[in-house]
Amino acid sequence: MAEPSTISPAPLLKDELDIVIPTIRNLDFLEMWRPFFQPYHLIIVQDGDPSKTIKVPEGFDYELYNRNDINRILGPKSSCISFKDSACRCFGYMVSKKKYIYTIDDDCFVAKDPSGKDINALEQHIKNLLCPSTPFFFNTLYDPYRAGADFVRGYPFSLREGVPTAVSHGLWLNIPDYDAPTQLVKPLERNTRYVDAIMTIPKGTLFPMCGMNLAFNRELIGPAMYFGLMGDGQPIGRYDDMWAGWCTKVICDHLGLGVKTGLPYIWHSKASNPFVNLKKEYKGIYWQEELIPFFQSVTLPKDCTSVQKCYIEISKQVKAKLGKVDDYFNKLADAMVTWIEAWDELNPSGAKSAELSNGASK
Ligand SMILES: O=c1ccn([C@@H]2O[C@H](COP(=O)(O)OP(=O)(O)O[C@H]3O[C@@H](CO)[C@H](O)[C@H]3O)[C@@H](O)[C@H]2O)c(=O)[nH]1
Ligand SMILES: [Mn+2]
Repeated sequence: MAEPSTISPAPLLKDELDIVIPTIRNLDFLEMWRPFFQPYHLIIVQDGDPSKTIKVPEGFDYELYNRNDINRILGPKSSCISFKDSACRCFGYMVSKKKYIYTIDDDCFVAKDPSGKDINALEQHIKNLLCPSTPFFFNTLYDPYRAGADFVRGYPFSLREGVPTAVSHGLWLNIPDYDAPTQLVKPLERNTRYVDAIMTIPKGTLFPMCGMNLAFNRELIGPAMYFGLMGDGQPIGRYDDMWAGWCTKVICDHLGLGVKTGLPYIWHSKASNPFVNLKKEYKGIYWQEELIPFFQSVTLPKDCTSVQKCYIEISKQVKAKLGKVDDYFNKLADAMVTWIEAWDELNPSGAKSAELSNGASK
């Protein structure tokens, strides 16, 4: 029997977390993540041409879904899963059976902290998710649950228990997640600033959720993580994670769940083409001036006690209030309903507990 000191601790949440990767490339990037990712199960969502073979490095435990698989599994409901856009990743959230999800892009690598140590982004996300959030009162010393920090003077003791954390939003060194106009104006800008902070995004405040380095509690908020209708055949792209983030934050605020942003950092290596991005984004850039006030004005009835019920209610308000902005939002509202139907079909036990929680509210 090995000496106790030589036994390395089991990886956190090893059997309770799936890593979801959307991809159109070979997954050599996993080599760099191997020390951190190898113990976990991967769900690879292969976008684009399903006849292309995606190479996965040896030694990883994974399941891979291409467009043919999505169509086979969802049938007509596959219409809600985007094609030729990283938004396809949300299919991985739906087919997972685990409590937690971590999603990462295949051009994101292990970053180093200021001391030069490799950052285990997955471990930090897990710690973020396992620690409460503080959406109701801002702690000026940032995350009070971190070692070496605490609630500051004047912080109400009645609020120090915090609330369950649903989302952990990580950041990026090197290529920042800028929109196309900013990329065009600042083509050489690189993010070199490592900020050692984790913050809860206050209740009532929306934020631009980036899907590149993101983790969430699938049981708490999974059905809200629909990445919308983007890419092929759609008038918009690169607003997949934004849409999911706005819906998620409104629902988290309503259900009393927390959303954190900050550590961990990954190293984002590839700047996608700003001109291609501009073509994908441009409608979103002016639509969002209407979308943000819409999400700020969304109110959810008291009897919306499950994520599914909240999400269906939001889809109704999308149709009623955004359908006149562009017919795209009528289609998106319908796709939001299809997403929930597909989610509940693939996750019957989750649907049951959602129903019971509805029952509890009656
Ligand atoms: O058609 C596609 C294109 C790409 N992918 C996979 O999605 C991710 C992201 O792709 P990429 O790194 O090339 O693009 P970015 O612009 O850096 O993506 C970020 O911007 C936002 C786009 O919505 C989002 O926050 C980030 O994803 C890679 O894994 C590609 O392989 C795809 O599946 N389909
Ligand atoms: Mn990228």
